[in-house]
Amino acid sequence: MPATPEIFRFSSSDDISRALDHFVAETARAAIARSGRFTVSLSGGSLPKTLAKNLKDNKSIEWSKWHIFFADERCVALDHDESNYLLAKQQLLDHVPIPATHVYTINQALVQDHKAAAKDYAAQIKTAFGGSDAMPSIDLNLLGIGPDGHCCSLFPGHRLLDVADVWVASLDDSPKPPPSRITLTYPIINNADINLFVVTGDGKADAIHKIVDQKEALPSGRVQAKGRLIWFLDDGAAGKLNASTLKYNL
Ligand SMILES: O=C1O[C@H](COP(=O)(O)O)[C@@H](O)[C@H](O)[C@H]1O
Repeated sequence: MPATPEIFRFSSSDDISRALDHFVAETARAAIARSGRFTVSLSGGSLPKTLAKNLKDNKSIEWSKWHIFFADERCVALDHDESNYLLAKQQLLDHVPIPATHVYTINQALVQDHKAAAKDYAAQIKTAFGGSDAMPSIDLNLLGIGPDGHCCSLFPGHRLLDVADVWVASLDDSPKPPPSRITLTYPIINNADINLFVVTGDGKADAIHKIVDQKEALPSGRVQAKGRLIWFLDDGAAGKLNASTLKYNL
């Protein structure tokens, strides 16, 4: 049974940051109590800043038990200004004591070869989940959405939307620069315990309306979850939603 989407509206991006702090800290605490660690994938774009605003100062978190993956990554050097890792580093990783060995980055030796980089990243995930071929279940994917409805590097109409045989795929024709990227695919995204979309700004309102009210099969609308599928929207992003769709606060 697909998870019923839970949609929460907040009056500002600051309110989302506060709610994210509580939600992510509690999700991490529960995962650590259950399995001794917390696995989380991060998107790039606007997400790392919104996420880190309050979370980076949260003293209750056992950062040493966190394992960080990237929901998608650009095939660039880790210090390139288009790197999703660099964003996460600047906003969060530089401020909290997560062991470097728990941060799974794109292999720097392979950024010129997107296919090899995707294979390598899938192998890194496999190793991090004990080496089994069984589909990993990431505790929490933190997902953003583009104005066109893309999430991770899964773009409308792109062939990667149908990839079912690998956990990580690559592309060299991303409609949004840079063109060369790797991305988690639906089988692993949808096997997460929780998928949480974090969406701010009225530039996303049309996409949210199409996905949530009109059930258009845009890439973000195809995300499911084993446990919970959650949307955190600010007033701008929720601006075109039917009023009956919304819940307030957690
Ligand atoms: O290219 C990307 O875009 C999406 C959305 O970014 P945003 O700046 O509109 O929030 C992001 O989620 C993804 O990780 C990134 O590679």
